[in-house]
Amino acid sequence: MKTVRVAVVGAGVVGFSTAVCIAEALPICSVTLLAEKFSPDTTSDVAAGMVLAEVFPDIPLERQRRWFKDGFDHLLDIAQSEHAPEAGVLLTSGCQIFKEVPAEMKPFWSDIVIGFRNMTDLELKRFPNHKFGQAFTTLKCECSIYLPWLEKRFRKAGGRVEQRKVNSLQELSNNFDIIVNCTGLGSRTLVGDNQVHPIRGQVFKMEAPWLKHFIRDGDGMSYIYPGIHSVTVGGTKQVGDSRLQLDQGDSKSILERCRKLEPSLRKAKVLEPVGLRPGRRSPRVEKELVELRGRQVPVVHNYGHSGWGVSFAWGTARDALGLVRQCLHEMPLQAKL
Ligand SMILES: Cc1cc2nc3c(=O)[nH]c(=O)nc-3n(C[C@H](O)[C@H](O)[C@H](O)COP(=O)(O)OP(=O)(O)OC[C@H]3O[C@@H](n4cnc5c(N)ncnc54)[C@H](O)[C@@H]3O)c2cc1C
Ligand SMILES: O=C([O-])CC(=O)C(=O)O
Repeated sequence: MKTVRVAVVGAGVVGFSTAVCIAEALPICSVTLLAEKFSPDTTSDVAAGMVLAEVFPDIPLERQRRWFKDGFDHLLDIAQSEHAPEAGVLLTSGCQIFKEVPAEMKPFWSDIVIGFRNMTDLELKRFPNHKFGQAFTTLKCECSIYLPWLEKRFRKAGGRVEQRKVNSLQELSNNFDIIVNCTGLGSRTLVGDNQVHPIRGQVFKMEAPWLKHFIRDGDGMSYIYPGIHSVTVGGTKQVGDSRLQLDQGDSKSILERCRKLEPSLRKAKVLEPVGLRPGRRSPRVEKELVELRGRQVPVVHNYGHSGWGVSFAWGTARDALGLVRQCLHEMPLQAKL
């Protein structure tokens, strides 16, 4: 019998991953996912969706490795299954190139992705402005396909979905025993976290079906990521900028930078979406007790993934599941009956 009512707030890649993990692992819980916006209108839908990462300064490296490995293994299983096309997950090979040899020549995820190696001088010849490069195979998870697939998986596990803006956690205190906050940038207002800020990202989705290999400049500013129906070409990382409209100057600069790396990028542009990454020094994945209408309500937070929410969503969702389990153990017995 389902007895504990869990609300997951947020329908991006972090919210749906977390909701699926809880609904599938904890049959004692009835899980409702509430969100103001759903696919295709979330930041996650704009993401290039590459499984890569940079280091978050405040999280022990071992924990980040676990998040990355959980996400990689989860998406690799999907990519290698019959579900790959309807889930929007694919294996992708290519390179990351650097103008200067980086201090960290082997990133922490180098032994989790497949076939990581340094590029040869012959391979680098193609990029005369770059001195060093890494070649490897990773995954691309296209959220505009993946999110509807996750939603189906969530409903199959008994989950319910409700479209609604939550203006205050108080609104949920009567109907839910545990609240899981996966609101990304929305956490700035919903839980008053001033550390959360927008990092604007503008990309192109281009028709260039002859491109099969990804190229990323290690400075993170220019990338070409072939996907299922289009190639994601980016980008910008504008801290504190919350404009959702296109910026023609950015479009020009992205094309100039990326055509230097891949001169064949001259085909029709398909779309130019803009998204606001939920910037934070490090993600917040922890629980707290919040007093709501005179009651102590457990709240599990899972937000602030900045530019790496697709890579880390499944890993942090599993940690959030662990925190919900702890909340269940700590709940008074009558709440579970
Ligand atoms: C251009 C670009 C490229 C990117 N490329 C990559 C990449 O290659 N790899 C990678 O790993 N990451 C990438 N990212 C980052 C990634 O998109 C984010 O880290 C990720 O989408 C964050 O997911 P989220 O679920 O936390 O947030 P979101 O997708 O923003 O979802 C937040 C959800 O919370 C809901 N919400 C917020 N407030 C409320 C409220 N008060 N009430 C109800 N609902 C609320 C919203 O409606 C939404 O449903 C990229 C981002 C951009 C912009
Ligand atoms: O930096 C990248 O390669 C892609 C990404 O995560 C982003 O734009 O946020």
